[in-house]
Amino acid sequence: MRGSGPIWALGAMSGTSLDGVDAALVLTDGHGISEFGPDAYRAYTEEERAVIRSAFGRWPGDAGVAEAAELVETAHAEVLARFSGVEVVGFHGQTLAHDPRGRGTHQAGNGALLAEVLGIPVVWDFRSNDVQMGGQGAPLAPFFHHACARFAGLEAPVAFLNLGGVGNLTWVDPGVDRPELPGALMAFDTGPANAPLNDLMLARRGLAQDAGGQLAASGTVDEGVVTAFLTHPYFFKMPPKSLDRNDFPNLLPAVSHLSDADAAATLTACAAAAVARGAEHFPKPVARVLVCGGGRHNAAMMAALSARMGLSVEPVEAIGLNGDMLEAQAFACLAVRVMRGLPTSAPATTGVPAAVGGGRISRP
Ligand SMILES: Nc1ncnc2c1ncn2[C@@H]1O[C@H](COP(=O)(O)OP(=O)(O)OP(=O)(O)O)[C@@H](O)[C@H]1O
Ligand SMILES: CC(=O)N[C@H]1[C@@H]2OC[C@@H](O2)[C@@H](O)[C@@H]1O[C@H](C)C(=O)O
Repeated sequence: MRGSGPIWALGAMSGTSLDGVDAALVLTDGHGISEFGPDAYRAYTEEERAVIRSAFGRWPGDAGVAEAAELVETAHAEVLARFSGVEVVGFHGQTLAHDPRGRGTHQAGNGALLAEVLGIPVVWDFRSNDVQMGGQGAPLAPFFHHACARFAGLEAPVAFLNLGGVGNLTWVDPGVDRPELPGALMAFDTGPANAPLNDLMLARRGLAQDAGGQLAASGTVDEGVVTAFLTHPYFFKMPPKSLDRNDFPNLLPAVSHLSDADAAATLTACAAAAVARGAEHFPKPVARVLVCGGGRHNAAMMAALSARMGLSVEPVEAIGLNGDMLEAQAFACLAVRVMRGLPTSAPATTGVPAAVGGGRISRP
C-alpha cells in the first residue's frame, strides 16, 4: 500500500444474527478516522438464511459449508460492487463456528475470490492468526472503538457495547494514544444478546425479533432464571474471553415454562445482566455506555441495561457514529492496519500474548 496517509477502505460484515451484509466506507490511515463515507446493506433472503443457518457450527469441508460460503460470497460481491473509489476491502465473512482453544475459528467466504471479482485488494481471515498465536480471535472491533472514541474527542474512559446476536463490551481509555498499549483497552464478549430472544420470537410467534422490545416490555422478568443463568462458568472467567453463538444452549429451554411476554422479558434481562456482570471487570469506572448493533433499537433491553448497570446507556449516535455500521467500519479500518503491518489485537482485547496483526491479503 502506497504511503501512510489515509485511504478509502470498504469494510463488510455479516454478523451472527444473519440478517444481512453491512458495508461501509471509511477514510483512514489505520490509526485515526479522517472521514466516514457512504454505507449499504444487503439483506439475506429467507432461503439464503436457511442455508447459512444450517451450516452454523460446521467447519471447512463439512457438509453444507461450501454452499453457505458461496451465498456469503455472492451477497458480498453484490453489495460491495455498489461502491467506487475503494482502495482496499476488509471482508470479515460469516462466522460459522468459533472454538479458539479447540478447532479454531471459521469465517465462511473466500476473500481471494472477491478480490478477483471486485478487482480490488481484499483483506480477510482476520481472526485465524490471533487464534494460532494463543488469542481468542475475538472481539476485533476494539481497536476501532479506540479510534472512534478519539475521533469523537472523548477524554474520559468510556464503554462501547455491541448488541448483536452475541454481546461484546469494550472499555476504552482515549487518553492512551495507541490501542495496543497497556491501559488503552479491555474487551470481551459479554454473553448472549439478541440471539436467544430472536430464537424465542421465531419459535413462539414466527417473527424474526422482538421489535422495539415491545413484547418484553409487557412481560415480567423471572429473576430466578436470571440468577441461574449467571451461574454459567463463562461469567467466572476473567477477560479476555469470547463466545460462539450457540454456547448457551440451555438458556432458551430455561424459559420454556413462561408465557411469551415473560420469556421475552426474562431473556432480555439475561442479556442485560450479562453485560452488567461483565462491566464489573472494568479497570476504571465509566460514566457512559455507548451502544451499537441492532439491540440498541430494543427499548426494553436499553432500559434493562441502564437499570442493571446504574449508568447512562445511549446509542452511539449520541457521539455522531452510525450504530448499524460500526462493525463494517471496523473491518475497513482493520484492513488498512493489516495492509500497513499494524497490529489488530492485543493481550487486553483477545488475550493473545503480544500485540499481533492478522488477516490475509489477496490481490486481484
Ligand atoms: N427495531 C428493533 N427492535 C428490536 N430488536 C432489533 C431491532 N432491530 C434490530 N434488532 C435486533 O438486532 C439484531 C441484529 O443486530 P446486529 O445486526 O447488530 O447483529 P449482528 O451484527 O448480526 O450480530 P453480531 O454483532 O453478534 O455479529 C436483530 O437480529 C434483532 O435481534
Ligand atoms: C467469532 C466471531 O465472529 N465473533 C463475533 C460475534 O459477534 C459479536 C461478538 O461475537 C464478537 O466477538 C465478534 O464480532 C465483532 C465484530 C468483533 O470481533 O469485535
